[in-house]
Amino acid sequence: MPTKVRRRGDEDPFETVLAPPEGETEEQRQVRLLLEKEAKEISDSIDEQLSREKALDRKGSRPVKILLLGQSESGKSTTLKNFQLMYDPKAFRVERTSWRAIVQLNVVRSIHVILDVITRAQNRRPTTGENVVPDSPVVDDDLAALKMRLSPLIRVEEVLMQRLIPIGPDKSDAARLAQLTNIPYSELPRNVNREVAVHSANPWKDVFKRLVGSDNESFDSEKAIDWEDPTDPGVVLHALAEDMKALWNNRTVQGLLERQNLRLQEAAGFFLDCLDEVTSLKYMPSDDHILRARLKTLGVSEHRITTSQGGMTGSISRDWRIYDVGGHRSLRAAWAPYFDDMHSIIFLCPISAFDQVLAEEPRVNRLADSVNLWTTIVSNKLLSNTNIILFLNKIDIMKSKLVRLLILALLFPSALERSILSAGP
Ligand SMILES: Nc1nc2c(ncn2[C@@H]2O[C@H](COP(=O)(O)OP(=O)(O)OP(=O)(O)O)[C@@H](O)[C@H]2O)c(=O)[nH]1
Ligand SMILES: [Mg+2]
Repeated sequence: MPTKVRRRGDEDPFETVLAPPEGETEEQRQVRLLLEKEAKEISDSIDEQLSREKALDRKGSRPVKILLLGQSESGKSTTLKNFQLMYDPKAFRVERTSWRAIVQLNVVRSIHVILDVITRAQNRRPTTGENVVPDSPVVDDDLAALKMRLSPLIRVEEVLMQRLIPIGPDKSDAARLAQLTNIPYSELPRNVNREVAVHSANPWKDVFKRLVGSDNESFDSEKAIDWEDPTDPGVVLHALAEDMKALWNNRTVQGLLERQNLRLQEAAGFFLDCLDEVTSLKYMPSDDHILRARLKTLGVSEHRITTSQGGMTGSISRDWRIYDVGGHRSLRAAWAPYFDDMHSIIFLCPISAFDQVLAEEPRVNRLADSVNLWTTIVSNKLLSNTNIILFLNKIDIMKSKLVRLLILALLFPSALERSILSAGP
């Protein structure tokens, strides 16, 4: 059998490198083995870390799904906006022009609530021979004139609604909502026509985004609006700013609102405390204004957010799908199809609503409705393996209500009882 001849260049390079040095003593050998053992331990721990990160990465490729639940005005869409602001601020800010229109609509709606209160007070004016309610604030000629001067706001609202939901010849909001929700006009709940709402299938943000252009990176709010456009609702709002301020600060108006227990300051989409800012000619909403803007949700919408976390192999990204739904009673049936596919549910309960009733069902206390809804959700078998997180929301409003009630309790104990009883069963 021929003997294998080792030629130069045939050596295993690893064998050569790892071979013990020639003439190694026993003591040197022990030290070498110890160092090799330590090196192997370090290498193994790096391997483990890498495989852990790879596993995480694999998990990350499966999006984490979160469903936001809770009654209407519990703060679901606001929580979503907060997530977007934290994890996708660029996309959040590109939508600024769209939210400008919503803030303007919110302002107009608040003014309309006041004008309606004045109209009701005017219609209640006693005829000859009737007794005047002694402490009822009287709408004088100046206030009536102020109301007249603010009438162009109806047109502003129409223009904004038309831009937001450019459909149909029927101008009533309720009819628009009916078309958007597939709920027959006659079956639309009471008060629904008082709120701005856009169906999630309606690409309303794109209407305003078109003005911005497609380059999200270089979003410039100055260029996003045609400031010279005389039909821009901001022009009329600016012209009527002083009258709106005078209306809001009018003592008769404040008296009328108080008598009807209408606390606009605590209502969604309240901007009458910063009229100077929102009616300025070049108004663009701040992050805080976007969070405060109120737009009722119809339908279910999916929002994608990607977060990234630093690791040894570079950053690990994770996709999140957040589902926002409408919380109005007539829209809750649309939630169930999403139940079996969610990792987590965030349930929002506005604890400040203890003294309010549902807009769609005035006999039902809002907090009682939230508790019932929570009980139904946590006892649903489809959700037995889903993480359910309870967010007690609107704590700031709760605090100011408690302070007000405390003062009321100290000064007029019987008035406090009346105030709580008026919130229904
Ligand atoms: N003061 C205060 N206002 C809040 C808070 N959370 C939400 N809001 C306001 O409450 C209003 C209603 O919130 P949304 O997020 O639109 O409520 P929603 O649950 O999405 O309501 P639907 O779409 O009708 O189901 C908005 O004007 C928010 O700015 C909060 O913690 N404090
Ligand atoms: Mg919503």
